[in-house]
Order: sequence, then C-alpha cells, then structure tokens
Amino acid sequence: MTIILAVKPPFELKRLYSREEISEVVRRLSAQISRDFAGKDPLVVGVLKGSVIFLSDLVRELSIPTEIDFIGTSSYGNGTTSTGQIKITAEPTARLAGRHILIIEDIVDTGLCIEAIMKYFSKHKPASISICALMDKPARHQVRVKIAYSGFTIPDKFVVGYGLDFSQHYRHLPEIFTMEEAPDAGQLASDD
Ligand SMILES: O=P(O)(O)OC[C@H]1O[C@H](OP(=O)(O)OP(=O)(O)O)[C@H](O)[C@@H]1O
Ligand SMILES: Nc1nc2[nH]cnc2c(=O)[nH]1
Repeated sequence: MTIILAVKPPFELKRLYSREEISEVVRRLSAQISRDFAGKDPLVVGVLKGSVIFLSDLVRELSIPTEIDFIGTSSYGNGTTSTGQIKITAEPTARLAGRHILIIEDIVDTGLCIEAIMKYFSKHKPASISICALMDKPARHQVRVKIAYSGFTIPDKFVVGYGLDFSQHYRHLPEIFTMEEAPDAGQLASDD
C-alpha cells in the first residue's frame, strides 16, 4: 500500500510492516521478556512519545506483573535527522535504585537517545538495565548499543506509524511505513 501525502515536497508512505507482522513481533518479545523477568518485578519505562503504542501492546501480552513509567527525551525536533543534542524532558517518578529496568524504545537510529537514557538510569543505581526496541537501524548507529530484545532490523529509511511521527503526525497509523520524497517530487514542484 502506498499513500502520497499532499505536502510540499510530496512524500510517499510505503507499507513496511502490516498489523499481523507487528503483532507477531510483539508476541515474540513479550514471551522473551516474561521468561527473563519472571520474579523480578521489572520497571518498564517507555521513551516518550514514540514508544507509547508499542509499550501498550507489549505489556498486555506479558504474563508477569510489571510497573510502568515513562521518560521523555527530545532530539529530532520537527525533522528526519537527529540534532545530536539529547535532552531528558521528563523523568520517571518510580523508585529506580535496585530495580530491574526495561527501557522500551520504538526505534534505535543513531543510538544517541538510548545512550543518554542509559547514562541517566545508570546514575540511579538500578539492579539491571535492558533495552527493548521495536525497530533497529544498525546502518545508522553512531554509538555501540546492546539491544537485548530487538523486533525488526530495518534499512536506513525514515519510518512512521505505530507511534512514530513525522513532525508529530502519523503516530496513529496502525501499520509501519517508510516515508520518502515521491519520485516525481521535482515534476510536481515545478508544476506550481
Ligand atoms: O537513535 P536516535 O537517533 O537517538 O533516535 C531514536 C529516538 O528518536 C525518536 O524520538 P524523538 O526524539 O523523535 O521523539 P518522539 O519519540 O517524541 O517522536 C525515537 O522515538 C527514539 O526515541
Ligand atoms: N519517526 C521516526 N523517528 C525516528 N527517530 C529516529 N529514527 C526515526 C525514524 O525512522 N522515524
């Protein structure tokens, strides 16, 4: 399925993963997490805002009790490339010391965001910190990242949907799409 967006320049969204493919990955990750964290009362921390839909689906598949919290970061502003300046914009409120913390990311791209989050949690003396990411773009990593629970390994393309935005839009789409300038963008732009 391809959607052409009537913006300038025109972008096209091409479906990368269907609802069924996403559900299958969510079930696989939840099973692994349920097994590894049994008896550990983990603190599941979603990285705002992109992980919210993934986190909601994931925790409802878990067979173990968990506590849920969130951390806010900003790095992408309104564009498709990281500014490289990662700010923690909202801190979790749960007790962190001595906890088994599972960070839930929608995507690891440069890895700068997750690196800053790992640094933040390390300072609070948790028992352990693990990362679960729905998508990983290894071709773009700028830092070493260890993802214990990885959903899809994706090519170097900007993706939207299932929580991920472009300029705060498209988070609501239930599937995941790549977003690229439409091939005839030059033609359309010169038709003004
Ligand atoms: O690996 P990186 O290059 O650091 O990129 C990954 C981060 O970028 C996105 O967040 P963003 O800052 O766009 O905020 P959002 O989740 O609110 O959209 C995404 O949700 C990840 O948290
Ligand atoms: N929406 C979105 N946000 C990102 N942040 C880092 N990479 C991406 C991406 O591919 N899509």
